Amino acid sequence: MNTLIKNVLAVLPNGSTKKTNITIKDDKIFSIGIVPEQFNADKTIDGQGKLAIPGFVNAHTHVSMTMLRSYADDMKLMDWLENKIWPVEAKMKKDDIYWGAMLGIAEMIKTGTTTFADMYGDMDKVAEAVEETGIRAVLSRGMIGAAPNGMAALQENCTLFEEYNNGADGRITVMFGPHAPYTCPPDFLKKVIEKAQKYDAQIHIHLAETEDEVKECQTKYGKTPIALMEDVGILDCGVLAAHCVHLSDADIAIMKKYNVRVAHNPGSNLKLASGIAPVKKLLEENICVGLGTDGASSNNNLDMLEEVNLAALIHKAATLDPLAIPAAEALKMGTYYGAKAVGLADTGKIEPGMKADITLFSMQGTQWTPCYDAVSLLVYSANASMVDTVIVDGKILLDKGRLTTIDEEKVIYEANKCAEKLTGKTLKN
Ligand SMILES: CSC[C@H]1O[C@@H](n2cnc3c(O)ncnc32)[C@H](O)[C@@H]1O
Ligand SMILES: [Zn+2]
Repeated sequence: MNTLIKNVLAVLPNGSTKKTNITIKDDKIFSIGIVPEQFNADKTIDGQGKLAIPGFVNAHTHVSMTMLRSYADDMKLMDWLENKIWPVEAKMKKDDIYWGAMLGIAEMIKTGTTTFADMYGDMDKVAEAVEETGIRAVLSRGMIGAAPNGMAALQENCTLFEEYNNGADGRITVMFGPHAPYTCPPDFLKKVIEKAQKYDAQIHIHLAETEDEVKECQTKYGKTPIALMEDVGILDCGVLAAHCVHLSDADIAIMKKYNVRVAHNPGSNLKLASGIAPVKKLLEENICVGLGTDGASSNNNLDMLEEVNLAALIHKAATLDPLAIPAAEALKMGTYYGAKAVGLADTGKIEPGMKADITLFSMQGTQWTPCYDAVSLLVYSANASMVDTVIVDGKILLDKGRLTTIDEEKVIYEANKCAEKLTGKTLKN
């Protein structure tokens, strides 16, 4: 299938924009600029009045938690997890995971995300949803290490790897997902490392999210979470670390040494009152920082443009520096750096040879006027309801705002049904 996007304003890898044509051959970007003579388009998209960006990469989420959106708000992390989230998650069935994933994926595609990195249970159902919907994903089985469930979860992560790594036409990659240092003791983490090394897989883990986590780790092990992970050997596997809010300079030096990639979740960190990650410092140290939403129960949506906007804004206030994260850098964090963070080298940039994962925003209306700088308008003025087209692996998943692979009404109906059954609550819609 060959697609031509004609006369579109494209955001290029250096952050500049250019009015151009993009051709797509099968799953890859074929050319940018004058349409090659030999190129025959099966489909032409009129790019006039549209902005083409690399699709957003949601570098950390728990997509099936969309089922728990608005279930428990305005709480701190451990209170929220221990008293609200974990008790209800313990009752979740495969159907809840599947319809939660479908609901979340529908939202992500509608808001311009083309790849997400996920950590949860029953990931075979998430993988099924990824296969059906056409999105790209990096999946890990979330593991809480205490016996006996930890070992069963580790076995499930191995099975997930065997059945789905490089699955869905190459759109699924599998990582290992030990939840956090406070739920996975060193002995268990060592077992995870053994398996990750066996499969040559990377690791996705929550690290240094709250001050309490760091204090508790210091008390228990005499080390920060990052230093403990170095000791245990996790950092040798290649790590996608979610949060990294509370870091010492020594932690940052360790992260740099092991090329730890960070998924920064500004919305979730603000809502759970966890703090503000030292992202300016991390970027200055050339540490790769992508953006994530975290789950829709702590955010409360999966809208990556909001995370890009928050990343651009909160670090200015935290450092009193308006250049802490400029608009173009925030957009890169939500796209190219995110792709690198989740271990994908062939997406996140509009460049020939890269995967054709592209989001088109409609630039019509007051919020795009006057247009001195399209990237600035996208980051500071636009919103995700302006997403017009989403392409993943060369296939159109959103066409003029309509989902092509998902029956949205059915997903909403089934998700509501599951949510009522799961929580016993009568829902408001
Ligand atoms: C074991 S599967 C993943 C596990 O993570 C929980 N979770 C969701 N958001 C967060 C967060 O911000 N910090 C730590 N853990 C989180 C989720 O509820 C699942 O139990
Ligand atoms: Zn998380």
